[in-house]
Order: sequence, then structure tokens, then C-alpha cells
Amino acid sequence: MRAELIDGKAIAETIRHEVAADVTRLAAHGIIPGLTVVLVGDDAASATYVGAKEKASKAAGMQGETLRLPASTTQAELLTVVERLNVDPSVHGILVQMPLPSHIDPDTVIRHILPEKDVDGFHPVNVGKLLIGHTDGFVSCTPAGVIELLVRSGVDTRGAEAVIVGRSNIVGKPMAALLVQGRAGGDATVTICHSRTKDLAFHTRRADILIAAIGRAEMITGDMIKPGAVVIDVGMNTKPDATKAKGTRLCGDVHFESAVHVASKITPVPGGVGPMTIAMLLRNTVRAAERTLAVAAR
Ligand SMILES: Nc1nc2c(c(=O)[nH]1)N[C@@H](CN(C=O)c1ccc(C(=O)N[C@@H](CCC(=O)O)C(=O)O)cc1)CN2
Repeated sequence: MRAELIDGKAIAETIRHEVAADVTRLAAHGIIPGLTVVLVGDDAASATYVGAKEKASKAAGMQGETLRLPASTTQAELLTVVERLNVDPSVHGILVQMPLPSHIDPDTVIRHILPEKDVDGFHPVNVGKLLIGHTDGFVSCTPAGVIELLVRSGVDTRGAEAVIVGRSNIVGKPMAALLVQGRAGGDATVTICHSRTKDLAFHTRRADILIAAIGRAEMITGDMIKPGAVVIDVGMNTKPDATKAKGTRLCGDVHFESAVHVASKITPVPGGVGPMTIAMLLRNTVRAAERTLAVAAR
């Protein structure tokens, strides 16, 4: 058996077209969704992701802008930038690219972004809304993208044993909240595993749906997967590869070559969850702009 590939690139492309149609609809009301991404410092991977976000937002017809600030930017300076964006009516979505330089506290910055412009879904108000099942908040883009992948690939999550490996605030915890909620892509029985979990393989082998979000290259091997399981790899790691010009290649948290013979469906890295993160960001930005329309109509 060889697992069917879940093509995140193709699904993300479909969502980007849906978003572009929404942008055209909003234009009839005189609204152009505006997304401003703030990048602090010169981390090469972050610069690539930020460039991709600006390009994708413009391709969808939005007003996409990137503010590139030097690594020496102080926390106070960054908070001033966020405050300016908070009150700018042409900016519907604000995203501060992570990771930030070590002298800046990410939680303080996230709390400064207005929840209604927090298209990353990281603000405690949006996290709280997700937990209590309110749909008027924003959901963190990567876990929201995973749910879209499952739903659009025809995976029935109802009553499934879903095991998440990783307990980050950005992926693991919101992922659990989404899988457990009583709507499409939810109704699963959820287990979260982490670095202190005893006998990790015992849990992963019980999973009908296994979500790997640990941040450790190829840690989940085929023998840790239940035959026929759906495997979603959120990992984005590099490993040495002498055949590549860079000397490294991208890999996930799942050892793909052994997992692909055990799973029924699997996401590749690259081309799985990664492209969904940007597609869901665009969707959140359109929603932020739509809500200003709804507020104006009141
Ligand atoms: N403020 C935020 N910061 C970060 C987030 C986030 O959601 N909000 N997520 C990640 C990085 N990220 C988006 O910012 C991101 C990562 C990967 C991809 C992607 O499309 N990956 C491709 C491969 C790209 C490559 O070749 O290097 C893939 O998987 O196919 C998109 C977005 C951390 N920071």
C-alpha cells in the first residue's frame, strides 16, 4: 500500500481563488482588504515567508504591504508601529512575523494588536473565542489549514481518534480545539502528546488521524503509525542533503518514506500544510474586511 498524497499546494490554490472572488465582491462595496505584515530582523526563512504573503495577498487583489524593520528595533518602537496600524482604517489585518528577535517579547506584541485585526489568530481574545466555539474570532492559520485539508480531502473526523504530537500555542493547542468542536472537521476524540508523554508510540499507534507538530525532523516513523491512518505533517525542518546545491533540504516531523507505506493519506513536506498557512491568512484578512462592512451597516 502507498498512501494517497494530500496536495496542500492544490487545495491552497483553490482557496486563494475563492478569496480572490470574495475580494471582487467586496470591491463592489468600495472595500479593498488590506494586510500589513511586519518583519523585524533579517531571518532568511522569515523573509521568504513574508515575501510570499505579500505576493499572495496582491495576487488575490488585496492591498498587501510589508514593513521591514531592522533587528535593532526596540519593543517600544514595534509597539508604536502596531498602534499606528491598529488605527489605520485601510489596514484590516496585521501580522507580526515570528520569531521575533530575542529582546522582544512576542506575547506583549500579540496583545497589542487589536483582536479584530489579528488575522494570525494569536491574540488571547481570539484563542478564547476558538475555545468556547464562537465563530466571530480568527483561528490560527496553520491549524485552520489542517482542518481545511482534512475536510476537502474527504476525511471523516467524527468519532475519530485524533492524536496531536506537540502542544504549542500556535499549532498544537488550537488544533485540539478545532478537532474537538462540534462542526465540520471536528467531533474527534483528541489526545495531545508532548515531550513528557510516556510511551509516545503507544498513543500515535492509536491514531486514526495523526498530526505531527513537534518541530523535530522525521521523528515519527512508519512503525509508530496505525495502518490506514491519515497523517498530517506540520513540521518544517531542514536536514543535510549533499545532492542539493544548498547542502540541505526541507523535511517534516514525519519520516515520509516509512510512513507512506503505512498511512492511507499523508501530507508531503514541502507541498502539504505550509501553503495552507498563507491561504488561510488571506481568508482571515477577507473576513476582517467583511466585518468592517457588517459593522458599518449596523
Ligand atoms: N506570525 C506568524 N509567524 C509565523 C507563522 C504564522 O502563521 N504566523 N508560521 C510560520 C511560518 N510560515 C508563515 O509565516 C510559513 C511556513 C511555511 C510555509 C510554506 O508554504 N512552506 C512551503 C515550503 C517553503 C520553502 O520551500 O521554504 C511548503 O511547506 O510547501 C508558509 C508559511 C512561522 N512564523
